[in-house]
Amino acid sequence: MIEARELTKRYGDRTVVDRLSFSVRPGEVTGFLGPNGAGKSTTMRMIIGLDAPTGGSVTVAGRSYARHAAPLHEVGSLLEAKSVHPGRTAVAHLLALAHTHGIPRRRVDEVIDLAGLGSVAGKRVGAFSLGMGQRLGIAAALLGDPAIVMLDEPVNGLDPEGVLWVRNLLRGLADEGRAVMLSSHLMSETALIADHLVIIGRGRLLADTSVDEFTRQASGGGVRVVTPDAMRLRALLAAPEVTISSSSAEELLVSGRDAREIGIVAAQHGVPLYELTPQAVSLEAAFMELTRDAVEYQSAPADADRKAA
Ligand SMILES: Nc1ncnc2c1ncn2[C@@H]1O[C@H](COP(=O)(O)OP(=O)(O)OP(=O)(O)O)[C@@H](O)[C@H]1O
Repeated sequence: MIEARELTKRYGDRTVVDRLSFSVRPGEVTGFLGPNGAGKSTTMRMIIGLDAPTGGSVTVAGRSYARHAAPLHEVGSLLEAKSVHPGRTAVAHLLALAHTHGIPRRRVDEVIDLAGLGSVAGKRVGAFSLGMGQRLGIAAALLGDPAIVMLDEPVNGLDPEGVLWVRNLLRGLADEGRAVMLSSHLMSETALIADHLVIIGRGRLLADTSVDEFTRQASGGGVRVVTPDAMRLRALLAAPEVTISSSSAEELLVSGRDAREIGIVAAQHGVPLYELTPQAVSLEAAFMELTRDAVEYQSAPADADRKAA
């Protein structure tokens, strides 16, 4: 379990993490989301003691990271700018890490297998592709068989097979009862991996919710109905909680009734339907809507679109 309470980080007069409170629970994958510059890496650095909070606190399994006798067994982490000596082979890198933490050679072989690095374990890390580097970073994070796994943008640079591998790996780790946290700025990708979402913008908490709930809210875009009997269907569907708009004689946009309910009413009254389409807002669109005031560098056309909308 990771618990942040009112966690705050200021650089000079800039507050980059602002009274952030959230939990990363065992048995779940928590997606830590925010646009570029939202404060995700800074938060993760504070979790593992690489940065000191200006205010508030964050604990890992009940105490601050620095107070664990064997922190590598407690939290395995992959932070973006992890430096690995380019002249070292992957296996030498992992062995050196294992050695300094009293981890047996057997475990090095296990994580090499787990990360699919068997065929390149003897290669120098300097010659690794970005994806291979990510796999090595993940292997290193798992070396201590940690109860908590924290990965900063783990799918960055991975090809589709690599993305699927990360997804399955993290799911498996959570199913074993570990607390898994991954950061990303990609909503739709995260929704496929995570159970729980912590979304931040400009250092502040914007949402702390389940993926299911976020998806449910994002899909509340109404139902488009096309029928030659639009006037009659509109009257049949009328209720205080239902709103209906129309942009042409045969088309209705209905909110407050789902497609199934509309279909049943139409069938009961013999109203023919040409089209019945739930208007799902994409998860990415819902995420952009939530974070749009927190985006650090907004491109001019996107801004113009927003004003026009
Ligand atoms: N050492 C530092 N000194 C001053 N400002 C910093 C420092 N580290 C980070 N920042 C600023 O803090 C803000 C948050 O940065 P951070 O890297 O935590 O964001 P992020 O959400 O991880 O972004 P990204 O998705 O781009 O990696 C940024 O505006 C960044 O410029």
